[in-house]
Amino acid sequence: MAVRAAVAGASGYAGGEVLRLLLAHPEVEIGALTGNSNAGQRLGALQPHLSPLAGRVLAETTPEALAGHDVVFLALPHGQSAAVAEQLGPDVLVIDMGADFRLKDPADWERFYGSPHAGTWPYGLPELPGARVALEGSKRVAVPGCYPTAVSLALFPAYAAGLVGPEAVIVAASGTSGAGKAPKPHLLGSEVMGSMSPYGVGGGHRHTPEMIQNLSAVAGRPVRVSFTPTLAPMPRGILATCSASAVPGVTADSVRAAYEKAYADEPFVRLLPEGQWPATASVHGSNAVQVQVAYDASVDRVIAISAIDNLTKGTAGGAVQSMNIALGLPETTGLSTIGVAP
Ligand SMILES: NC(=O)C1=CN([C@@H]2O[C@H](COP(=O)(O)OP(=O)(O)OC[C@H]3O[C@@H](n4cnc5c(N)ncnc54)[C@H](OP(=O)(O)O)[C@@H]3O)[C@@H](O)[C@H]2O)C=CC1
Ligand SMILES: CC(=O)N[C@@H](CCC(=O)OP(=O)(O)O)C(=O)O
Repeated sequence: MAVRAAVAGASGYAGGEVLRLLLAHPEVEIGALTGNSNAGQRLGALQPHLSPLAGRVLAETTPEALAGHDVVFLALPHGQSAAVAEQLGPDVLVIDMGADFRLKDPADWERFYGSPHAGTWPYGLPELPGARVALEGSKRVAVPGCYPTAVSLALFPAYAAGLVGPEAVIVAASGTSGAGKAPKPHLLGSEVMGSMSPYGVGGGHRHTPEMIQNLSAVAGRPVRVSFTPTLAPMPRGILATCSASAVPGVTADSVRAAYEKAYADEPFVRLLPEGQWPATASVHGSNAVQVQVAYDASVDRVIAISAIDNLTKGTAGGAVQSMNIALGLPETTGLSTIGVAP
């Protein structure tokens, strides 16, 4: 019998991407689609690329509209998911693509999001040690932020193998869809086209505690993170360039071996052949992650670089991958690693 899935926030970028993936998922039947200011609109007017759903009309985001489904995807702004989730029954699989249930420490949540902490759910980054087991059979999933996905997958093998020191320096460029569909002055075409600009500099970005949480858990000790995000003039994609000082005895070969071991059996992560570098264009529209790693002997640092599509592996693809695990389906069902080029 088909898995019946509802999407709350179907008019947004994350909601649209999860619908694109669910349309290609052989086990899923798409149920209710809800919005907020766009409730009452036809999806065809809002997400014209989703032609099979063009005639569907968005309902208000209410417990009644979302009732009667096996899975509910929440693609809502931060702070909106908890109130909706608590009205959905314990037997429904709820997959939150927002931030509400990602962080474990309430103090981190309050500092970076400025509201009371709603709780912590199993974390939808299956590649991290222990994450798959926590997702199996779970009825609640917190999908990671897009930057923490890219950064954690670039760096965790180095921390898992004990190759690097406790301070990671990260500069990551993101496409503009990461900022959502709601109009914002700094996202005007004339501001973004032909220019790259940093933001959230100096420890202020709300994804910093999530990266620290992931890397510290893998390292088994506190990791400090300096994170500088950058807006890039492209619609999709994240390129994360991460480095950390190598511990004594590290060599280029030992670094390579740690990454080969970590990613030998991962269906979505590809450690590139030596000399080839991740590129956002290569993962456009796919759930693939490209990773490369190098040892810079001149400064004794490990450099790890990853590329993802922020909307696919960074949000909706990670959500569907986690849904597959939670429901006991093969993890790759309905998900592609094939990109679109040029
Ligand atoms: N964009 C990305 O790359 C990523 C996004 N995410 C997360 O996904 C979630 C959605 O982001 P994104 O799709 O980019 O954002 P958008 O702004 O594109 O979409 C937001 C969606 O939420 C709805 N909405 C807005 N306000 C409310 C409200 N008060 N109650 C109920 N629904 C509301 C909107 O409805 P309407 O249009 O009808 O008003 C719209 O469908 C966020 O939590 C974001 O952090 C996670 C990882 C990456
Ligand atoms: C370019 C851009 O603005 N990106 C967003 C991150 C989007 C994302 O994936 O994060 P959440 O799921 O936590 O919203 C930002 O920096 O806030």
